[in-house]
Amino acid sequence: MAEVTLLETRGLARHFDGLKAVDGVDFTLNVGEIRAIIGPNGAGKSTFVSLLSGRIPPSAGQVFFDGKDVTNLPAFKRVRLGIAYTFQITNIYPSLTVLENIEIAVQNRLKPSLFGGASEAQIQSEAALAAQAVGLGDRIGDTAGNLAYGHQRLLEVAMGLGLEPKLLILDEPTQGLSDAEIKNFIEVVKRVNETATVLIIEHNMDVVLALADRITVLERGRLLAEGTPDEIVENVAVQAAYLGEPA
Ligand SMILES: Nc1ncnc2c1ncn2[C@@H]1O[C@H](COP(=O)(O)OP(=O)(O)OP(=O)(O)O)[C@@H](O)[C@H]1O
Repeated sequence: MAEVTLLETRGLARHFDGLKAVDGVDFTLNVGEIRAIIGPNGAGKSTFVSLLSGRIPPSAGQVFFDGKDVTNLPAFKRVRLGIAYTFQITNIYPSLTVLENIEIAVQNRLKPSLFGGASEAQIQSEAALAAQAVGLGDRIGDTAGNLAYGHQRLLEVAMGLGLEPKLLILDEPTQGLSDAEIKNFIEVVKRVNETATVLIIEHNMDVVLALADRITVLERGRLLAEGTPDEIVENVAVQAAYLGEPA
């Protein structure tokens, strides 16, 4: 099947004073893939995806999504176009239930109005489906703040799914999860990928190798290498970039 571009960056850059956190990145992501972004600490991964989601503006360059130049669009408008981004830090409403948290995301997409928006029942059933997709189907009535950390991370993904994104960006989603939770998370991401393209920043190479169709390696704000997991594992420049990195 021919590959269709979902997201593209051209010369994308973000400088913080003198520091080139992202330094002229040309990047292409295809519809349907799971792409991992890896790189040593401080390589610019989080800054790069913040530029994609619109959380921060670029110093130079452009971002195209679904054929449109979205470089100057604020984050909430990119969400409406289909870019969902879960943060490194869990970003839930702790006093609300699991279902209510997801409903907020669904509502955001369906934009209910006094004049014939989505019904409460429709919002609720879509939220329940998203909860099921991440394995929280039997916890929809639980108060989010009382969930175990791993379940809160899953809730975040469910909130992302509630937006029905074309692209789901996950920034270090397995950080702080147990081995069993990580195993489950891998299955959740595969399920998510049945309907969405996935871009994942991940330090855990077992997760990267289990999920990624292709891997992009950043180093000092630049694109160091890109390829299949096999190609990246064998890439000498990538190995060198990781030398001296704590495991
Ligand atoms: N708001 C900011 N102000 C100043 N410097 C920043 C800011 N955000 C990021 N940086 C710097 O930009 C560089 C890239 O940071 P970034 O967080 O994007 O890297 P990363 O690859 O995600 O790192 P890690 O793997 O440790 O999360 C780092 O040197 C960081 O200190």
